Amino acid sequence: MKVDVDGHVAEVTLLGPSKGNAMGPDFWRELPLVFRALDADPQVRAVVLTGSGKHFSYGLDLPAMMGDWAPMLGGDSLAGPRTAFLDQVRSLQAAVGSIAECRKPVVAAVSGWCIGGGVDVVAAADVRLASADAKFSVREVRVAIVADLGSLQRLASIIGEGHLRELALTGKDVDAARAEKIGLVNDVYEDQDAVLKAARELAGEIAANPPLVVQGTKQVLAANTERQVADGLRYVAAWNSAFLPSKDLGEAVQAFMERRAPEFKGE
Ligand SMILES: C/C=C/C(=O)SCCNC(=O)CCNC(=O)[C@H](O)C(C)(C)COP(=O)(O)OP(=O)(O)OC[C@H]1O[C@@H](n2cnc3c(N)ncnc32)[C@H](O)[C@@H]1OP(=O)(O)O
Repeated sequence: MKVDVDGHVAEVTLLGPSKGNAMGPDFWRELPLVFRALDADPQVRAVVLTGSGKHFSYGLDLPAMMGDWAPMLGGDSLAGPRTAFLDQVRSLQAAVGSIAECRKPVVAAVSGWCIGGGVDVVAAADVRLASADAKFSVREVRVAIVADLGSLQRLASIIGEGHLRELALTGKDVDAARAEKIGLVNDVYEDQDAVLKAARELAGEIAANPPLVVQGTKQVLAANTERQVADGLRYVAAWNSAFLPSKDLGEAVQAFMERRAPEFKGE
């Protein structure tokens, strides 16, 4: 992750190392460190969040993270490994939460794919802008995961329950025009350069306002939903600690590796 500060605006760029900025161990370690540091930096008044390369993020780095989690989810893992997995989910939730909890408003500039964990991340931002080639997917259901990093909690107040249910229950891909129509993004720009320029301008506009009042506004707005979000996150962490291990999850990961459509059996 790269951080550049220009005046009072910081720009955070996701930098792989996996293809399509897929979210592996490095991403999860760095994300909370970066956003807690931005929160604490008095120079910074607003943040732009974007991806390097053509895509915002392919979502969870499936091979890397599933490899790490195998001992917690595989075989006859009982209370010990499942408690370790609960801690892991809570830690990833806290990483995404560091964006929502950063008192400096965060403007996400999305181009290309924004999948799964990518949607969790932009849902934790304050404003989302996209380029015309952006594609979003609350993909977790298609990889046999109940989305557990915030989309199910945060998107309801952004796009409304009806659109959230459609996206989360189908895992369908949504293009930029549709994302704008349902309010997932505020505006769509011609290309990646244009969306980044717009995000920088918007962050600059925010940064020109009295910083403590901006931060107060963000915190007061957060109070509208933060208890419900926190309760939902705790619930889904426990849910997935109980139910994530499944033959369908194994099939989803296997199918991804073998580049074929999965066949789910509800086992
Ligand atoms: C809690 C959070 C949960 C989640 O985030 S769940 C969602 C996880 N993400 C996914 O399920 C996305 C899976 N990937 C895809 O659907 C497709 O891929 C894309 C639509 C992103 C891109 O498709 P295309 O343009 O046809 O490219 P390509 O050949 O499929 O992928 C290019 C390279 O990127 C690697 N890659 C794609 N997605 C991931 C990923 N999620 N984690 C790690 N690597 C990924 C591939 O393997 C391949 O690599 P190589 O060029 O070496 O064959």
